[in-house]
Amino acid sequence: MTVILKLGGSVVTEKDQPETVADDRLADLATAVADSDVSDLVVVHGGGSFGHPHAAEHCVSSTDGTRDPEAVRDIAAAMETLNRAVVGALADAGIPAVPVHPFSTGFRDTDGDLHLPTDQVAAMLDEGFVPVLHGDVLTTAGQGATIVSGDDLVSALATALAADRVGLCSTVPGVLDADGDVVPEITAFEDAADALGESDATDVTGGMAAKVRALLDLGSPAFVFGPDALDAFLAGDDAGTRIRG
Ligand SMILES: Nc1ncnc2c1ncn2[C@@H]1O[C@H](COP(=O)(O)OP(=O)(O)OP(=O)(O)O)[C@@H](O)[C@H]1O
Ligand SMILES: C=C(C)CCOP(=O)(O)O
Repeated sequence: MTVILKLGGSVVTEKDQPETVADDRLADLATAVADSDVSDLVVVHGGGSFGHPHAAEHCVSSTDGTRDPEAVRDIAAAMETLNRAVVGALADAGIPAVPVHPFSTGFRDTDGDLHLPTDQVAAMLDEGFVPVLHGDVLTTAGQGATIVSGDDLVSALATALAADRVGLCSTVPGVLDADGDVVPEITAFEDAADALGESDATDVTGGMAAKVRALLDLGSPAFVFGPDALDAFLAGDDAGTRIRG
């Protein structure tokens, strides 16, 4: 059973405090992962108060690039720092987590398509490791470097590794409708289009609407849920909103 789990940047960091890891929340999530029976797990985390403010400061987004090497180093370094904290928290819970930095392996081509090698990730899984990737700055043909969101990496990994399940753990308990209730299932973008907005914190990669669009395109069932439902997701149960295109 191959599972791709994204820990949202809003969950693993305090999104309104610059470069602050949400240590207690992260420790609870790590415990839930350690207690689960998932055999092949890939973790991806978002940028939160590490990647997004640096990207915004340098005016870099998924579509706006930079040719300034200092900007690239700055964003990459912030994400490496957060990745070290996430890998460290998982390791403290006894999980064989290892870091994978997308900037060093992937790129976008002139059409904006993501190229992310995954053979090394599959080899890590075969050897019993839990690879931990993260949204990052990424070399982009014709533009210097742009931002790749953790959500984009989740889609690429889910396809390449033929994942059985995909989970996005965010601060919200699922995709919410206009009344604030969790939408149990989305099979077409129109199911939730009216309620889908942008993120409420600095987020250069698009918030909930972009997540739903990407998850609808996957071949695997995907779930958007809050931290309280991580155990249920990892146990193979429905959690939050189920998205299947
Ligand atoms: N209909 C909706 N249902 C749920 N959340 C929504 C909706 N519309 C907008 N949002 C916003 O989307 C946010 C989740 O997206 P966000 O990109 O911040 O999550 P994340 O993956 O945790 O963070 P990051 O992008 O840093 O990894 C919620 O905090 C909420 O503010
Ligand atoms: C801003 C950076 C560097 C990463 C963005 O990843 P996301 O939080 O998953 O959108």
